[in-house]
Amino acid sequence: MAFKTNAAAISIPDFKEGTIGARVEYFQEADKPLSLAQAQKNFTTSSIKTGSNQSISLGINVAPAWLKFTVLNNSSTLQKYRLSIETPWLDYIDTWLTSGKQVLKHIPGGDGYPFEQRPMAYRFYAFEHNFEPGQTEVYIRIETKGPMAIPIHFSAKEHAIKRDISAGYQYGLLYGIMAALALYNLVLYVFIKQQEYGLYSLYLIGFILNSLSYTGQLHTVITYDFGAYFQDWLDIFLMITYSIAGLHFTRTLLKTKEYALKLDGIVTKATILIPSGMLVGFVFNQLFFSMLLAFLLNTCFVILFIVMGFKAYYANRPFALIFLFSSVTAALCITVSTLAVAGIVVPYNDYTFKAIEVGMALEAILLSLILARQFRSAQLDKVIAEEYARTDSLTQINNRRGFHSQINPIWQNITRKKRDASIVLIDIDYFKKFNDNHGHNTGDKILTALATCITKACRKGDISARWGGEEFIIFLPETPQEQAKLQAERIRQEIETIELILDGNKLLITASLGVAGSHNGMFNHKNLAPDTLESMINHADKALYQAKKQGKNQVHVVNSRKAS
Ligand SMILES: Nc1nc2c(ncn2[C@@H]2O[C@H](COP(=O)(O)OP(=O)(O)OP(=O)(O)O)[C@@H](O)[C@H]2O)c(=O)[nH]1
Repeated sequence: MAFKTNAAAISIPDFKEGTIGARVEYFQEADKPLSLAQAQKNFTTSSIKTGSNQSISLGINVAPAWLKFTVLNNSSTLQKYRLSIETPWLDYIDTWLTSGKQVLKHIPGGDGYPFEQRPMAYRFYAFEHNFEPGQTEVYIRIETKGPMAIPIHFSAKEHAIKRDISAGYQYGLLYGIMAALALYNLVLYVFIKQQEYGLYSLYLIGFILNSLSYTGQLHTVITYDFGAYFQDWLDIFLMITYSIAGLHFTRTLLKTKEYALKLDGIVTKATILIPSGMLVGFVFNQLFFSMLLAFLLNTCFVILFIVMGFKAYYANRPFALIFLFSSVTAALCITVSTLAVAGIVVPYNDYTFKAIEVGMALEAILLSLILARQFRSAQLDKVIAEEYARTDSLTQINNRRGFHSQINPIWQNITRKKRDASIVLIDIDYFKKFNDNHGHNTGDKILTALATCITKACRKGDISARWGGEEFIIFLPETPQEQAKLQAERIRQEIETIELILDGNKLLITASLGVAGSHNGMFNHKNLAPDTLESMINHADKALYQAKKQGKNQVHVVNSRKAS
């Protein structure tokens, strides 16, 4: 039989490997299935197309396609080549290798066949063949309910093996990064219970599963004998799992509800209604209907991601810009792959097929950067809040809480090593009068000035705080009572020198001070113990009372060595 040939034959062994769409002629069955002989006849008519791209992509739920190409073995020996059709969801694929009128081999396969009946234990439809010297015509019939994307790869066996190894490394790297990020965020979620980490982890896991399914890997290892169409259904449900998790992750991360209530509602509804529709399709075994909904959700996913990014940007949400950048990049990549698979506008090739994975990996890294920064700023907020809780808002020195939290570790050390320590309590004299005569504001200024004076007068290592009202406290580590008394006297003198001018007159500010402290590591005849601090403060308070009673503006010490 003489064949009308438009596409150039593949000359082996010169041709080593490549996607051979441009060498393939094809047509689609009009109504009823054709036999090989009928198809061969059809190829001699004029209504034949030649693939112009690397791959042939005919759309979703279309009529079966017949393909034909010629292999010309120019050598005098057998040449072993592998043919693989690298879309794992094609349902029924039949290949006939013919030489003249003779059919050399018929190789049926596709995911409509149980795994063990397929020509090669491989994630795609593939077979290897020893091509005889001379010309071999290859006829392929493909029937599928899913997207009819047909990237035919033809390669010398050793090249095919190299390509498998390289794909293994590429996927290993991609899934390694994604799985590490997913696990890390899952751990964060378990420990800090913040929803976005959990959703982000789900999003990544969903993406990995989707990619494993979409590239045929999941079906090769786990679901190989689940029967015809199982793969198609699994693909579309996994396809929407990551979209749903991704949309809810974004809602939570960008807090969309706070400034875009309507959009938030649309996202929630889309993630409920579309999957519900798909489930209905599943119950009634309407694969095409559910598949359309899956494509719709993925298109919504891309659009909603970008819209949410813009809304967040205009609402001045932190990280909105970086989110927008990552989502636009990922959206473009997802669109490229989706359109290529659906056979619309974008040519299908290795790059457009893998664009989704590159885009998602980039997005995953950028989103985890956002989460890491968010985590850090939450930590900073916590540190700031703790600092606030320990600081007196008027004087900006420690409050009681800050005082205790600073002293506790030091006090343990002092009691363990039997060192000395003292307490000085300071109370402003006639403070009520300042308030009454000059106003509360002046009172506040005096308190602030006193805090500054005390801070300056303290030595390195001393811990001061506002004890309450107009009372201040200083803890002096490594300081016996006699020395603390001298230090208190110095502070009293410093307080007298505070310069506060009111209506041209200097206010005379004085304070009374009470001191209590240990001597040779003993206080009140006892070794210093964890509860001694409390009793030392009480003694200092008593001393302060004495100082007030005996005329104010003086330092008083309760002699703890005599007191019982
Ligand atoms: N301006 C201002 N006044 C405060 C603050 N906290 C407490 N006070 C005032 O401090 C005054 C303390 O009065 P008193 O306890 O009678 O003490 P005093 O007038 O200094 O008398 P002596 O201690 O005996 O000299 C009260 O009038 C409180 O209202 C504050 O944060 N700012």
